[in-house]
Amino acid sequence: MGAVANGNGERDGRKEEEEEEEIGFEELGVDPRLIRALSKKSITKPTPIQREAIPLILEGKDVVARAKTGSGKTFAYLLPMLQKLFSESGSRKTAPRTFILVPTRELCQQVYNEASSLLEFCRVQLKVVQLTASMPVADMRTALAGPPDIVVSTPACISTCMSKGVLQTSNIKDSLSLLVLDEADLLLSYGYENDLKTLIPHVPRRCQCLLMSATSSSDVEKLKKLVLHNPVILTLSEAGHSDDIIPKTVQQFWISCSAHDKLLYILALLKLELIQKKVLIFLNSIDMGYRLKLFLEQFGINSGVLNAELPQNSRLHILEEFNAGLFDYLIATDDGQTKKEQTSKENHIQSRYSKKKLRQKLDAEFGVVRGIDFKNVFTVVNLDMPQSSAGYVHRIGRTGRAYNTGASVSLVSPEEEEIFEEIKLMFGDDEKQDSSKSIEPFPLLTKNAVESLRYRAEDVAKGVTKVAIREARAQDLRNEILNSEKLKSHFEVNPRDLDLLKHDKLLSKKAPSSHLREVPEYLLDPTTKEASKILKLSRAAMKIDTKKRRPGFKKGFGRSRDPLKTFSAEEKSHKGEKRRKDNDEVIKHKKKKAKQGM
Ligand SMILES: Nc1ncnc2c1ncn2[C@@H]1O[C@H](COP(=O)(O)OP(=O)(O)OP(=O)(O)O)[C@@H](O)[C@H]1O
Repeated sequence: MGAVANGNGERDGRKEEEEEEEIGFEELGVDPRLIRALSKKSITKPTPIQREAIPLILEGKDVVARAKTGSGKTFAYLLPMLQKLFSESGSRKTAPRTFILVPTRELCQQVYNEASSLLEFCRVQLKVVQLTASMPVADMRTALAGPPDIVVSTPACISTCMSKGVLQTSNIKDSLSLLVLDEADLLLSYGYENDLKTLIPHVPRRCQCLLMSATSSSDVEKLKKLVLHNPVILTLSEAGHSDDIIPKTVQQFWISCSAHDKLLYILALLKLELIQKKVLIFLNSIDMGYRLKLFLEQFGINSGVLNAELPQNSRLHILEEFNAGLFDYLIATDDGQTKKEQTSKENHIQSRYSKKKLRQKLDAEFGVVRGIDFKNVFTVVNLDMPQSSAGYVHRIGRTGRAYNTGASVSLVSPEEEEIFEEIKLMFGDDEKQDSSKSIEPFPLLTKNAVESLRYRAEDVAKGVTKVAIREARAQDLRNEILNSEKLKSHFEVNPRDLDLLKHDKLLSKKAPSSHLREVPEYLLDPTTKEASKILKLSRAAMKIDTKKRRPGFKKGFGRSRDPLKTFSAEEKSHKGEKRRKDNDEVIKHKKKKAKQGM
């Protein structure tokens, strides 16, 4: 293999994608122990960014790697990093040999888990620790005693360790051999510039530096200049090629509706089963998140809530439960918005609270969207549109990870049209473009179907008052603070026990009424009913396909056979034909499977 450098000295991975499909981890020079560990995780073939980055990192090059969300950047640096540490093991050091710096605690935990599980499978004695801002200095000292081989941390914790004398700068100079800045496009916007500037002067010149990011930005450029020496730049997605930023396996849809009708529309989507589970629903404010939860509960739909206000242990546990499939709907208020909310709160109530208190209340190191590896999320819903096109990319990137298929549905009110236009422009969304790259109108929901639910939805929505939301938010926080303590001690002993506390419990004071759980037949619009039926049928077939799918590989139901793409709610006259076609698909698929001896 060999990467091709373009005129700017940058390598364009796209050409190689096709040529190098067949290259395995062995050909990249990955240690057999790591290959075995990967196969235990059902990972058998490197992704394009892994194919490009691993040999360069093993060679000792500084690398800037830009690749789309969910493309496997974590293993792209973890594998060669661990391999290098394997070969150096036994050499005595006075400080950690590698730092992995990430912008949020959630990412700290995620990267720590990935590194620990690889090491466990490899049965190699390397010590990996994570540092978080909430740790008392004594705990930091304990964690760094030894010293560990790998430290996963936010930049703020490292600079705290340095200022408190827990990490000696001279020792860092002696020992540090590899520095990774993961999600580099976010490190500066999370306010870590000064922390990084505290560390950088003590990073020895011989230390290899890696910079990973999903998007390119001036911040990435700034970091590149600050930290790296003559790096190789790998570009597997670029701001100029936004079609590559969202995986091609993710279909994007939108629905136009008023802000007032958003609850009605999400109810229709979920209750009529027009979108596939698991579903991640994004909103822009914590209160709206609780409003949605209370509203859905009345219709028998349970969901979890994730926001910056909840304690860290609870947040991590909510993510673990959702990833493990303990509940299907997660309502998230994302980090950018939370920060905004925090700022406006700070402005408004500065006289009553100190800034410090507010910062404690909303965790500054919280990041639900960026880089978090949600498992098996099929649909991302923007119930509120994000405030920037980058926010859109990161939200949608939570589905379609590692080449799985996925979909997104954005509910766009007239007030959000401006940002929606900006997002569409990013995709070059005009008639001339290939429609596979654009955001299309959601085809499965008719006006009639929505209207049939209006009375019930508006009646229930009226009952979700501001007081009810405030109480639910406070109650959830109280519950989770208690949970957080229990979780902390419990997980020290049983790290894998997920069932202790459920995070999708009801918050409504009013018990959900049984008559709202089911949508009666007479309310159902025939066209939507038909769409819902066809979807179920086709998904049953898709599932047969998914089970057999090799990890990191997609085949089978392409766009032409996907019901979301092929069904049009307006095409009533073709109903019978469509049903026949979809039945044919199921039968054809079953025959194929039977042939394969399944
Ligand atoms: N070679 C591979 N084959 C199949 N799955 C993989 C492979 N490498 C990584 N994965 C899986 O892909 C998912 C996404 O990987 P990862 O979180 O590293 O993506 P990312 O590029 O860092 O995304 P983001 O920019 O959103 O942080 C993970 O669940 C990971 O286990």
